[in-house]
Amino acid sequence: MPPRETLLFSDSEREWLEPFLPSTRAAIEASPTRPHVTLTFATSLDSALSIAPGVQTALSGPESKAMTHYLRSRHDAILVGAGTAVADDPSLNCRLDGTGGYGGAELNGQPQPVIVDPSCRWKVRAESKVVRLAKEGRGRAPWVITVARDPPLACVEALREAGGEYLVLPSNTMEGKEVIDWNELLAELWRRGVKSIMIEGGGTVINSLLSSKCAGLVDSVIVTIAPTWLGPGGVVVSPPRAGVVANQQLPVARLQRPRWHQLGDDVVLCGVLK
Ligand SMILES: NC(=O)C1=CN([C@@H]2O[C@H](COP(=O)(O)OP(=O)(O)OC[C@H]3O[C@@H](n4cnc5c(N)ncnc54)[C@H](O)[C@@H]3O)[C@@H](O)[C@H]2O)C=CC1
Ligand SMILES: Nc1nc(O)c(N)c(N[C@@H]2O[C@H](COP(=O)(O)O)[C@@H](O)[C@H]2O)n1
Repeated sequence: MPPRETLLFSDSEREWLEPFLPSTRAAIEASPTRPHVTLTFATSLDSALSIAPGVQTALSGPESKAMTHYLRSRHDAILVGAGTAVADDPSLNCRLDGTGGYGGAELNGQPQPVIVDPSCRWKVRAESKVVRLAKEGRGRAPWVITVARDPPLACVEALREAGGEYLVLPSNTMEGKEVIDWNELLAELWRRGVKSIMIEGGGTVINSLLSSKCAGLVDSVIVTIAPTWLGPGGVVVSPPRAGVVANQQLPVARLQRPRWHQLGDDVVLCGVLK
């Protein structure tokens, strides 16, 4: 068996992140019906999440990767879209030293993985990393949010064996595509006890949540910026503009109270969207 990867993120590095992280009391006061939402991802200098659609691209250096795992330990759940699940076969667990399965007890500090997959594109298998880790006691079993009433039986079974499940939500159609209303999704997670969630991507999910249609849903944004350009054709963060007023294009959004912090070769930008 390969050695177990265990990450360290020092106490002194944790302090500056605190204003952007969920605290149960503040989150409940801010919204009694949905979780605190932290949008977090790693990007290149030309706003790319990956070099091409469907290709996993390592952008974070070791220090900012450890920060991402610290963020995972500070949220009840972690969410990605089906495109990311298919492309990356992600672990969606927390490998920080001291969390459950990594030196800690039970599943302490392990977030609940959530995958948004309306049409069951992600073929869940016993070998899928997130499923395997759940069986090994190194992460929680995923919830897959879908609108399909009959997900493939093999996938249902693979999820069930690990303790995960499909959650079927109502479908809405937008521009010919089946979409799940983010408010409904977050309300369902809240009913299931999720008080905070970090949303990691990918491009479709991030651009949708940053668009004006989702104004007010994201509480804080934590972006790792790697000192590299990936060039054209990648998956980029570039949300649609809010519209045109008096012949002027309206910008999408601007982060409030921004803070910049260097971690290794990367810069981490935090801000709020209220
Ligand atoms: N650098 C980084 O931090 C990250 C990079 N990535 C990269 O991003 C790429 C994947 O991005 P995308 O292809 O854009 O996929 P994605 O992960 O954003 O998933 C898109 C899919 O999610 C579903 N979806 C999203 N929002 C929905 C909604 N409101 N209702 C219903 N369904 C919804 C749809 O099936 C949609 O096709 C991969 O190459 C991955 O490696 C992904 C996460 C983080
Ligand atoms: N923080 C960060 N930096 C990068 O360079 C990345 N490519 C990503 N991707 C996200 O992390 C997931 C993979 O990590 P695990 O296997 O779950 O540890 C991937 O699915 C993206 O969500 N993130």
